[in-house]
Amino acid sequence: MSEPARPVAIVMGSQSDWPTLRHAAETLDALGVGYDARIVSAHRTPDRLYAFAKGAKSEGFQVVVAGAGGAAHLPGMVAALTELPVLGVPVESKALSGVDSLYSIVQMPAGIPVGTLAIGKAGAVNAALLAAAMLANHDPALAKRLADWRAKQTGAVAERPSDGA
Ligand SMILES: Nc1c(C(=O)O)ncn1[C@@H]1O[C@H](COP(=O)(O)O)[C@@H](O)[C@H]1O
Repeated sequence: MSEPARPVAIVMGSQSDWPTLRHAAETLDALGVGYDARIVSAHRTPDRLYAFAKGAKSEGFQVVVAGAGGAAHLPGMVAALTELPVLGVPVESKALSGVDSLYSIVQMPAGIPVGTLAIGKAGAVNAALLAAAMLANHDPALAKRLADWRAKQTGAVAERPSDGA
């Protein structure tokens, strides 16, 4: 039996990023999009970073979600080494609340783009939704699942606030 398709790679700089990046994984799960999650650090595992980014396309990935905190060079370095679209998630850091991560990821020089999302959980969820939207351009069944996910979200918003929530 062939392996299930995993069009999305989720990479993060450290195990400590997983509580944030797992929200990307859970969102992809909810949409039925395959992924592989790995720890890859430009700083601590530069050879692993190079091998991953150079091989990502031939591994069959179509989009990379890259999350890191602090001096977050990982998303930009991945983007430098692959032509796949890279979505960057700034992880909330203890020292600077993720503003350091955001600035590190968002200010890429022209020519090597990283699509940068919000700091933390919102960014992780939205990176997954954006990855799914990219894939849905060529996958009508996924487009339908994404539309259903959004309709469900809309339906879950009450018209009025209630006490105790
Ligand atoms: N920003 C990077 C990179 C990188 O960009 O290559 N590698 C690890 N890190 C970040 O260091 C933070 C602290 O990591 P530890 O908790 O392991 O000390 C994490 O948020 C990680 O993303």
